[in-house]
Amino acid sequence: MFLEPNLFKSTERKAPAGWIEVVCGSMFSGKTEELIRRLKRAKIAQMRVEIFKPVADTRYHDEDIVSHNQNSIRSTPVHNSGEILLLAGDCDVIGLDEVQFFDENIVEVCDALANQGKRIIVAGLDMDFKGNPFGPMPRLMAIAEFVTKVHAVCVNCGAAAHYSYRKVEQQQTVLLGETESYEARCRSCFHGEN
Ligand SMILES: Nc1ncnc2c1ncn2[C@@H]1O[C@H](COP(=O)(O)OP(=O)(O)O)[C@@H](O)[C@H]1O
Ligand SMILES: Cc1cn([C@H]2C[C@H](O)[C@@H](COP(=O)(O)O)O2)c(=O)[nH]c1=O
Ligand SMILES: [Zn+2]
Repeated sequence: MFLEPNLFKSTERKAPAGWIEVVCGSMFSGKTEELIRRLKRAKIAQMRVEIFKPVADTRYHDEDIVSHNQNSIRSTPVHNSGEILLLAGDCDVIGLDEVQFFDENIVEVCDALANQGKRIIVAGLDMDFKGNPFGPMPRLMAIAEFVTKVHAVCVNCGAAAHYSYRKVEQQQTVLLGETESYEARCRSCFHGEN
């Protein structure tokens, strides 16, 4: 279980201590649950928290971030990464869900906000339905201080799953959906070996 780093605010420190945390994995792996857990802990710790999600993610709710377990937290939908810079203000912690749907500039935005001393927590799919890196995720994982890969349970064999298998014919990369369109699979079952 990820425990927030306890960065001592040493008197010698000139720059504020900011950092980036990435939570990644397949669909149904617990990314949103973990994001919500970390953000609720930050609020308990009296931190000023701002939460954003891409307007593209209207699967469950126009504003709230909602997990497959129906756990939720209020967020602000944004059209692009630039809006986050404009809306971040002087908060301490920023949370982003479905970060695979953001434009590539989200990497520079997260980097700039961390350099301002903010704690940046992002959750997103590391791979698309074909098993390819998804959008800005690889570059975000590269620059982050902390990367947590969470796993689902393979619906075929019960092993740890880190692929999102698409059950329907559509071939476009972006296709919002849930269990009607996707299921979690392990490496063997994703490649049809089981
Ligand atoms: N195949 C699966 N493996 C693990 N959890 C699953 C699976 N299918 C549904 N779930 C449920 O999904 C929850 C995770 O939801 P969520 O955090 O929204 O996942 P993600 O954001 O990674 O898609 C789990 O706690 C569990 O209740
Ligand atoms: C694999 C894959 C997924 N999507 C969509 C499907 C869902 O709406 C989200 C992921 O949701 P979750 O919080 O991880 O459950 O992304 C997609 O558009 N393309 C894909 O390849
Ligand atoms: Zn399997």
